[in-house]
Formats: sequence, structure tokens, C-alpha cells
Amino acid sequence: MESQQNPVYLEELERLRMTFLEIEEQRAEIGPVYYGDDYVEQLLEARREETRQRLNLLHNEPYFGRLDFREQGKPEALPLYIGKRGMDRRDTGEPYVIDWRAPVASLFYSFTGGDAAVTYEAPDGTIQGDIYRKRNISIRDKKLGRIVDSYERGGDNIGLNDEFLLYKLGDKKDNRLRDIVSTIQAEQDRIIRAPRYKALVIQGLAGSGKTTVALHRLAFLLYQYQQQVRAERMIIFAPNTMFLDYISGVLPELGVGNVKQTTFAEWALDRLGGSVQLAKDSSEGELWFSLQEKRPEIDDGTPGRYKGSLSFKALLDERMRRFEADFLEARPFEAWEGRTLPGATIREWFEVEYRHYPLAPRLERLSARINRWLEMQLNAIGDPKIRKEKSKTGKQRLRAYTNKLPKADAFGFYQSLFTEEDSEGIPQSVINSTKKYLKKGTARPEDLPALVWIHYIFNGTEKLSFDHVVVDEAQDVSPLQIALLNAFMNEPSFTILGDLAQGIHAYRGVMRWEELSEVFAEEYRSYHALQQSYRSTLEIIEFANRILPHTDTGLPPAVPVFRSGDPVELERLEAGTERIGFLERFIRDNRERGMQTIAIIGRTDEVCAKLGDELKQAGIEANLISEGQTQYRGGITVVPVYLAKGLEFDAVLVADADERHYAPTPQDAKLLYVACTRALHRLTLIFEDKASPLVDA
Ligand SMILES: Nc1ncnc2c1ncn2[C@@H]1O[C@H](COP(=O)(O)OP(=O)(O)OP(=O)(O)O)[C@@H](O)[C@H]1O
Repeated sequence: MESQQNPVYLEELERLRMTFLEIEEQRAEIGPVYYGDDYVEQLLEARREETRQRLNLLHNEPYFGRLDFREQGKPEALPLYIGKRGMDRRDTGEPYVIDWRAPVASLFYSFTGGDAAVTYEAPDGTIQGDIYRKRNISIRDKKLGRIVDSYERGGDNIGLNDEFLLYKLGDKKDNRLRDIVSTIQAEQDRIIRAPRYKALVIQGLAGSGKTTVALHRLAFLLYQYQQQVRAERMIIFAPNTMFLDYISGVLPELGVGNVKQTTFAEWALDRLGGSVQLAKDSSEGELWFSLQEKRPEIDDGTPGRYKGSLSFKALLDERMRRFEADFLEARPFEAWEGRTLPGATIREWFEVEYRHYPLAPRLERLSARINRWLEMQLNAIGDPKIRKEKSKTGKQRLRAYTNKLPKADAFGFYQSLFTEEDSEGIPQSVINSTKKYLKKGTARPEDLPALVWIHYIFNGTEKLSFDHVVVDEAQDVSPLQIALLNAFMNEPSFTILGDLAQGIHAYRGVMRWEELSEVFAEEYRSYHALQQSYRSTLEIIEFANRILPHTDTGLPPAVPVFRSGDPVELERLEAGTERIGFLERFIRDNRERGMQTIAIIGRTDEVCAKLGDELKQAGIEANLISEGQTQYRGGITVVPVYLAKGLEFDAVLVADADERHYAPTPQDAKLLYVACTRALHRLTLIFEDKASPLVDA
């Protein structure tokens, strides 16, 4: 419906013109920016700035959908225009564009056809009515583009539902994840609009929109709970800084700023206030993703899994309780001869008066109290000369006394758990692998949850609490991590999302979602499974679905959107044939077909370094991604599979798809599943000799 003659097109063109006019008039009304010192004006200016930003967003793309809805009891259906932000008419105050997060807009997403009455939950109760039309309207560069009616009351409406979605999914991608407000699907919408006080655990196979949905949920919570939720008190945990960079565009597109986005390690080290150093050898790529013959088996005794488990937490809690009970020897404090503060009084202060404080502030209070006692004793001395003399002795002795008090230091306590005398209950393999580097005063990422937990119990929460926490790639996090984050909240409000089939960090993550949800009381737990997969073509999803059973996760196959593309190519290269020739052709061919982001995915860092060199020698510029990288640049990328997780590319080539690199084990199946599901439109796998049994079957 793009013809200038088409009455629908003309109608929408007129409506768009009117909308721009309204936006312009509202903009003009706000007036110029205020730079003066008047406090009230400054407050008003902050409000005006918000309106300005909202209108700017509206001006770029005023709306993307229209729903003709007749509320029960009303004479006629009214067209509701739905946009990223809302706008009321200046003259009547009626909604002119409705914010996608508003209750009535939920109909746009939950409605999947049929002439039956529909309902939505408004603040005043359930509203019922009928839908007469659902229309997607694409506006790009302020110009009216594609108009697709996916439903018209009384029409035949066959097969139209997905047309606009397919049109969107067919797009080529640059280096950023995008918002999906115009095409949110019903199963995604239910998660986005779920109540605030829940710990949602979401399992969704690759490309099911988990990351995207979580970001939209934040925008929804900010809208729905305007009075209770603040962006600065929301936090997103993601696996690495490059991934954070990749997703960083979505929230601003949705008009949301100031949400903290971080990795768990960064957050944990920050909590520990510089008191813990990570060991130099803590690169996971080396240990877990290299091609050594014997990679360690993963089970409950694997150090990372044990240290993130709730049973380790129970052990920590028990040891901390004992540590606290035996903490104070309560020796008497003799300020000078003949003036002694009895041990019983010191014990009474510590154990009774200050018992409500965590250990560290309790110790501080105790020292301050003894100091006050000393001051009182000194003040009681009349002779200034004697007072001075006693003061010197008393203060010296007080320093010595407090220096001898035990310390509530998280790292020291943790270290002591791994010494022979105290290590009872901890598996020997965990003790052996941990002791050495702890002795050197360093820790590994797998120790951070426990260290922060101990620090938290010893010190209590700082004035930091979250309104909502998003944990992405949650199959890689541990129950202890989640329990720890929960401690920073009054009531659980979590969006925890991941995919067990992509659990390539199972040595420190979870194998079943119950492991994480056990952290929460029954009434907060809520499990959701996303069935559909949006990223890839039908052919790629079906190919990846065949790898899935080898991951041993028991997950059902992903349901593709019916978007057909090229067949997946499995290419055998003659051993010794120049691989680079193939790569060159692959890149050239995909560029010619308009693919903007192209990735060569290798199994290890070394493989990728070699691929990068080969490309360089052939004069092809590519971004080689390695651990610790902070930016994702798009274009042509060479990336080890374990760092490609979460990203997506128009075309993907998986190198070395043979048995040596991808053996028939669950761990390798997960790696290959991740690699193949990064592709949106085109997927090629190359191998020499014999293909991996994971794809050959
Ligand atoms: N409803 C939708 N409409 C349009 N595009 C969508 C929709 N849902 C997801 N997508 C697209 O599918 C792709 C995958 O989304 P996203 O990265 O959020 O999925 P994911 O489940 O986190 O994937 P993975 O686990 O593989 O990293 C993105 O390009 C996203 O824009």
C-alpha cells in the first residue's frame, strides 16, 4: 500500500501531516532553554527538557501502529495510533499518539486475529471491546513507507499476521541491537508486562528475543511504576563489556537513560572496594575453550559450580556464624595501672548493645565506645599534668588493644576457609585448585560471588538497593550470584534470562533453571519459555535444531518464523587447499548480496588469530575479537565462538566444523549451536576431511 493514489495511503499521509503539525506546535509552545539561576525555573526546565526529548523522539518516528478499537458501550471504533512515546492533543487533551506501554496498547500486541471480543486491564478495571483493524505503519526519515493491515474485521485475514514481522526480520543489521516495539509478539509481550515483584526466569532458545525483551521490560516498568521505580536503581548484568556496547542503543531508542549496565565481575570488584585482585591467569578462554585433549569433566565438584552453589553458601553462612560467635575474646582493657575496663563490659557492649549491627560496623562502634570510656576516665583526673601523662599511656594502649582485635575482612576470612584446619566440607579438588592463588593474595572470577557475599554479611548493605535487576545470559551465572543480588532488594524484582542450550560456561553456571529459582520463595518464582525464534531464516533454525539434541538439555526445538532464505552450506575443503581462497569468495559474495555484518567464527583464540592473519595477508580488513574487548564494530569480524555468544551477523562462516574442533559431546554441541545461531540470513560451515558428527548426522 504505497501508491500515492491509494485511499488508505492518502488517509495515513494526511494523518501523518497533522501529527507533525501537532508536534511542531507543541515544540514551539515549550519555548527556549532556560539558563538562569532561578531554582523554580530550573525545576520547570528539567520538565520541559523531558518534553522536548519526548517530542524529538516522536518527530523521528511518531508511531508505528494503528488499532481501531470500539470500547463496549461506545458508538463507534476509534483509531488509536501507537508510538514509542505518547502525546495528547493540545486543544482537547485527548490522546493523539498512545505510548506503546499504555494498557490499551497491550491489545496491539496480544491480539492475534479473530472477531471475538477482547479485553485489557486498565487502572480502573477490565475494559472490553472489539477490534476492527490492526495496521502496521512504517515511517522512515519522516516519510510514510509501508502500510500493512494484518487484520480487518470481516475480512479473510489469511496469512497477513506475519507480513510486517517478516519485512522487519529481513533487514540487514549494523553493529547494534535494535528496539522491536512495532513487532513485539504476544509471548514476548506477556513477559514485558509481567508484574514488577516477580523473579521471572526465562528460557528461550537462540534468537528468541530474550535480550531485546528484557530491555523493553525495563522501559515498561519505568512507565507503569513511575512513582516507585527509577532508572538509576535498575541494573543490567551482561557477560562482557563488548556485549554491553552491542546492546547499548536499545534503551535510548526507547527513551530510557541512566540504567546501569555492567558485568558481574566489574560490579563485584567495585563492591569489594579494591580489596581483591584477580589472578593474572584468570582467563577462561585458555582453560575451558582451548583444544587440549582432556578438558575437565563438569559436575557439582567443578570449582566454579561448587563455589556458586547454595550448598557453598550454606557452608559460608555456617562458618560466618561460628566466626562471629567466637569473634571476641573480650580481654579487659587496662588503660593504665589501676584503671581497667572489665572484659565482661566489653563483651556486653559487643554482644548485647551492638548485636543488631553487622560485624564490621559493630567492631567500629566497639572501638569508639572504648575510646569514649577512656576519655571519661581522663576527664575525671583533675591534675592536668597527670592527665596528660595518663592520656599518652591510655591512648598507646588503646591502639595496641584495638590492633589486636580480630578483623572482619572478607578476603582474610575466605582465605582461612581453604587452610587445612578449616576446610572441612569443601571438596578436596576445590581446595587444591584454590589454595595456591589465594595464598598469593589473588582471586579468580569464580570466587567473587562468595567474596562479595562475605563482605556483605560482614558490612551490611550500603545504601544501595535495586528497583529491578536484569541478568542476561543467566545460564552462565550461579545461584549464589542471584542470592547475593537478591540481598540488595526489599522484594525480588528480577528478569533472569538465558538458554541452557548455550550454556558453554556450564563449569560456573547452571544446568537446570531450578538451581536459580530455588533462591526465591514460591510466590515470587515465575518461569517462562519462549518458543519462537526470530533471528534466523527457517533453514538456519532447522539446521541448528538438529544440533540441539546433542546438547543434552532436553529442550524442544525452536519454532521458526516462516522466513525462508538460502540453504545452509556445508563445504568440504580439500586438505591443504588454500582456505583463504574460500574465505575471500565467501566475503565477496556476501557483500555483493548486501550483507553488512559478516563473521568468521573460529573454535579458539588461536584459530581466530590464524584466520585473522590469513585475511590480513589477503588484504581483507577484519576486526579480530579477543577477550577483554570493549567495542563491537560491525563489518567483517573474526571471533572465537565463546565470545560470539549474544551477538548476531547477517552472514556467518563457521571454520573447522570437524570432529577435532567439535566433538560429539554436550559441551562442543553447545559451542556449535551458539556459532550457527549467530547467523541471520546466511550460514556456511567449512571443514577438511570429515564433518563433525554433530552436523553430519
Ligand atoms: N518480535 C520481534 N520482532 C522483530 N525482531 C525481533 C523480535 N524478537 C526478536 N527479534 C530479533 O531477533 C534477534 C534476536 O534477538 P535477541 O538477541 O534479543 O535474542 P536472544 O534470545 O537474546 O538471542 P541469543 O540467545 O541467541 O543471544 C534480534 O535481531 C531481534 O531484533
